[in-house]
Amino acid sequence: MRGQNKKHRTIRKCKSGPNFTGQHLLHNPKTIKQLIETACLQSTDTVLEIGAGKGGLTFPIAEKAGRVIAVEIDADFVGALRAKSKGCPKIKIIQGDIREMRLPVEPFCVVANIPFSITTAIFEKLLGAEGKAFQKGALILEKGAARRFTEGSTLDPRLLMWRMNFQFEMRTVVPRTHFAPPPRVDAAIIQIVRRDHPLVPANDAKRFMAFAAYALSEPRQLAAEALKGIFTPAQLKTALKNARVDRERAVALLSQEQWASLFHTMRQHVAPYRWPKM
Ligand SMILES: C[S@@+](CC[C@H](N)C(=O)[O-])C[C@H]1O[C@@H](n2cnc3c(N)ncnc32)[C@H](O)[C@@H]1O
Repeated sequence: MRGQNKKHRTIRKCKSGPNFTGQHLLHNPKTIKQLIETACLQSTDTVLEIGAGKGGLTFPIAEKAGRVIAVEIDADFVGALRAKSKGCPKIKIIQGDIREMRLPVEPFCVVANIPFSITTAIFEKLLGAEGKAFQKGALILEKGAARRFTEGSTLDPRLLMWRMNFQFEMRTVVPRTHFAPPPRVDAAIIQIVRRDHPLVPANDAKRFMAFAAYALSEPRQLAAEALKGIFTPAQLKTALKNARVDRERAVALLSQEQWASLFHTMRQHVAPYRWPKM
């Protein structure tokens, strides 16, 4: 039984000299391979690796990508990495705190085993004006965070996971081995791909949030009830049809795609004075 559990812990990390937080280095070659495959890298891609550590991921990434910009805060790790990557022109190592650095301006991907404690700071950076050139990525996140970002388990549209989902498709990649018996994993890989068309354009995000917050004020309400203060009966019929929402479905259960569709119908058909106030 013990052996079985061990077999399912493919993403457990091993701890090393803790100069900074989150220094859990990956040592499982299968997980490294899976993380890199998840990113679907091309030989022309520029990859930003956040928290390169001792280079466990840096070199395998360089085998697939055109260029790797490896950022690491820890001077000891940076020294070791610089020595190891001598004669490897694809790899550029930068010492510093990713939160204080400018992101690349040319299209780039992120492949990283990030320190969990700065997940929010990293996503805020990728979502902001500086992250405009960010295209796709594969990251290892804390399991609960990965679930929140990919399953939409929150009722608060102001939260980061909603804003991330407007711009990016996000899904958890569950290793094949993680099925019955139930896995005991500590982390999960997520794949992030920029949507060709954002669910909600960035300049409409505040208006969308006002709309969703209004409709979600009583999460157990049926969709038709929750939305009747905004739409006329005819508009409501169109909105529900476009979004493929059953009028008797609880609003708490709608997907972000459905929310986005309802919002677009409001934008198109409802007079602005009826829109929920921002
Ligand atoms: C989870 S470890 C991953 C290391 C390596 N990529 C691996 O998978 O073996 C995270 C790394 O991020 C570095 N780190 C922590 N905070 C950072 C920050 N603010 N900016 C850049 N790197 C950071 C740590 O020193 C550590 O090496």
